[in-house]
Amino acid sequence: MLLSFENVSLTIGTSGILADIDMTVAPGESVCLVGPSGCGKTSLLRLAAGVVEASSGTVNNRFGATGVVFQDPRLLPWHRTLENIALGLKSRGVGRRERLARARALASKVGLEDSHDCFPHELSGGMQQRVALARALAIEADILLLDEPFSALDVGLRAEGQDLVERLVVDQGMSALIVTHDLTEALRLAHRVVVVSGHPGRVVFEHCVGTPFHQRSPAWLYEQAGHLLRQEVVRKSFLFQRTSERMS
Ligand SMILES: Nc1ncnc2c1ncn2[C@@H]1O[C@H](COP(=O)(O)OP(=O)(O)OP(=O)(O)O)[C@@H](O)[C@H]1O
Repeated sequence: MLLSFENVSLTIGTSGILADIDMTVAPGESVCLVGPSGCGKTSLLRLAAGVVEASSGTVNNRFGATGVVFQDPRLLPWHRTLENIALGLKSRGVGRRERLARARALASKVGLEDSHDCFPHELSGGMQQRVALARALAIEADILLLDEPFSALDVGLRAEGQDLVERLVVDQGMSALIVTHDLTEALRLAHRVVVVSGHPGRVVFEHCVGTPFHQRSPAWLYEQAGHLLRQEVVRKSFLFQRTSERMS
């Protein structure tokens, strides 16, 4: 099992969206994609999910089942928590009893054991995102594609969501490809951080995070983010461009 991009380019109409992408996600590996708005991170996930096709090169997703979570949870408002979690199972022919049993187990796993019967509007943003995560896990995903899943949440809920993903990666060896704007989030959740930048977007920097997950304290995260931002290619492509630099 492996997700691989080999010399992949994506052009939509006359716009070059991505160019020369070579990248892999191995079993049990968590890779975070960071980069400025519009550099093609979501497009990379869409290629991995198979919802768009590369214009050239090859995308190979050899994982058995792929779970996808977007920035907004995309729950069905007329379904309760368990039904939303079980959504993908119905189309896979899993019977109702089994669907609900699996949904209950997953609700516990993501800390929603007391919210089985809530409609989405009765849940906080963080809880809704956990339903979306449980729904992605319900299909027995062995890779998760997460597109800024916590960026709309406040700091506390974001930290809870990150804890959950960290546990999936560390304790269960889940593979993940995660898009985030937040370098500290990437350093917290990744074995490898990949920086994408430019138009069309290209991989401009990769960083393997050797420190074990349990040693990644907040102080360490900020220090490492600072360290990465001292690399010119990261700083230029990512965060701290002065207006004068942007205009030139
Ligand atoms: N269907 C489409 N048709 C035309 N252009 C598109 C389409 N989808 C994406 N794009 C363009 O491709 C570029 C990359 O978009 P994408 O959403 O992949 O970037 P991103 O890095 O995820 O951005 P953000 O961080 O803001 O979500 C953008 O310039 C966008 O306008």
